[in-house]
Amino acid sequence: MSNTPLISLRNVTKEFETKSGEVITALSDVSLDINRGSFVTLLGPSGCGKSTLLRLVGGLLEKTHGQVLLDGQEISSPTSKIGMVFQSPALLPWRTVRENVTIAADLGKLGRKEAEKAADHYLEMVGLKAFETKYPSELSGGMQQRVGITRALVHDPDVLLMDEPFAALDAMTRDHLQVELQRLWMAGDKTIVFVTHSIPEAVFLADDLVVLDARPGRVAEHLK
Ligand SMILES: Nc1ncnc2c1ncn2[C@@H]1O[C@H](COP(=O)(O)OP(=O)(O)OP(=O)(O)O)[C@@H](O)[C@H]1O
Repeated sequence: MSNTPLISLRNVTKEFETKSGEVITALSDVSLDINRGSFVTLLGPSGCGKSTLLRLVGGLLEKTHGQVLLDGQEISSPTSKIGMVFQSPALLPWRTVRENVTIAADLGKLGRKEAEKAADHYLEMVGLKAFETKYPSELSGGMQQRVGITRALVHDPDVLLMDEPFAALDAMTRDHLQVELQRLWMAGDKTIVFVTHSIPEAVFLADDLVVLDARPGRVAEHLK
């Protein structure tokens, strides 16, 4: 594993202006290096800027100051090198599991053959191959979240950004998916950045643990 950072935040500040004109500093002067192939968890209290940091890396938000780099290049918009998974997988109810997973091919963002091949590989890996013709309403919450993860993996992104993906699940399903996700990470070469406010979850998953402080959000500790 190379130690060159894949993702770098350099003195990043992100301010939001509320409708009443108040300026909120969500992140203040945050610098962070994330190594290629690492599993990083971002842990911290509500409002400390975890989702903001993830969205900046995903190119979904524009920073106010500083630099957000992927492989040395500024990130300013979403890229297929980065996949995102949110708390709710937001699957399309009228599409089967497989059709949800391969939606990028229908949107012209990925070749059909490539998408189908990746769908075969990842559906097998997450144990959903036997469910590929089912509809989301026929699946449990944990299975739906696995479909969301598979949909993000079909692009074969270098980076997987996960924003509290297991928060809405029951404890047993959550434990099970944590183990599955760790296996998936160990079997591949993905860099994973995982947001949580659960200390046990952060400690179990992390190869690299970043603790953020609130108001304004800043890095309090980075344990490697
Ligand atoms: N679009 C926005 N407009 C105004 N303020 C925002 C916006 N998005 C986030 N904030 C503020 O930025 C701060 C950080 O929010 P963020 O969602 O990143 O925190 P978080 O650590 O992910 O919180 P949680 O754990 O509750 O999801 C909060 O004070 C929040 O109110």
